[in-house]
Amino acid sequence: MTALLEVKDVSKQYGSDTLALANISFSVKEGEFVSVIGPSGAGKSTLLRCINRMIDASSGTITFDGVNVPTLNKRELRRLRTKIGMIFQHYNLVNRLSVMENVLHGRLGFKSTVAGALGIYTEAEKQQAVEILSILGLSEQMYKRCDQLSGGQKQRVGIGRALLQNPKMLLCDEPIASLDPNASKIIMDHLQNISSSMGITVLINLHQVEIALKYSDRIIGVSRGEVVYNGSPDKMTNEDIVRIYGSEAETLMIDVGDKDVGDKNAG
Ligand SMILES: Nc1ncnc2c1ncn2[C@@H]1O[C@H](COP(=O)(O)OP(=O)(O)OP(=O)(O)O)[C@@H](O)[C@H]1O
Repeated sequence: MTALLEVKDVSKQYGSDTLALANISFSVKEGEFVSVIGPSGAGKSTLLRCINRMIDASSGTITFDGVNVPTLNKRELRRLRTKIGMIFQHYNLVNRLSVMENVLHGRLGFKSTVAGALGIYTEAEKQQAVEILSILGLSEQMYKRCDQLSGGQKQRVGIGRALLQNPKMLLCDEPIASLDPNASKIIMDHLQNISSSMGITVLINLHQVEIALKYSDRIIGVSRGEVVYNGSPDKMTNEDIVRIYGSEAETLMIDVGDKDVGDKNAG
């Protein structure tokens, strides 16, 4: 099967002295659940941002769904972004608006500026929003303002908004970094379900090794802007963890064969 996303020799230089990504290459197949792990400052966020052009890579090629991302013009970029749903650590919701309105914002990329500004959505779009909110367990919160929700509920709204785009891929930048273990488990279970039952590709930045091990089809380990592991969670050894995390690794040492670690943490 051809790759949905192909990142080839991508580098990102900030200013003159920070090489955040150094010749990164990997690919992601349609429907795969791939986690990017690595220590703080390794380049995980930079990598995700280059993929949907929130920032521009300094060099290299990024092919998504057959198009070369770095060369897209504004209009083509808008089209690309409708196919990639973004999930953020801090949710990026409009807090004073309702859950429903925030989820409907997932359709904004498909509308003229005027229709978007007037909040004009079709019945089909509203119906789909209702269905997605039900899948995400938010039916009762539909008309609540987002500032009345818990962090975990807010992140589910973020996922709902991304799903309403009918995306091919979800790019998740530390989606559980601000959540407690229970809420984290709920979010990760939803993302897994989205990947396995909806066939949507998930590329996710994670801090927690044990969660990456539990949920991923494949793990990409990044250290100092380079890919130092790219393989199945089952094959990851403690030496691999040391290669990825360096001196931080000791605190992360776990029995990598024990995939229940994440469950225990989630209580
Ligand atoms: N806008 C920026 N300008 C300059 N340097 C930056 C910028 N953004 C990130 N960096 C630097 O690039 C490197 C990679 O940062 P990045 O945020 O991608 O890492 P990360 O792995 O996502 O880290 P964290 O887990 O802490 O979010 C770091 O050295 C960081 O200081």
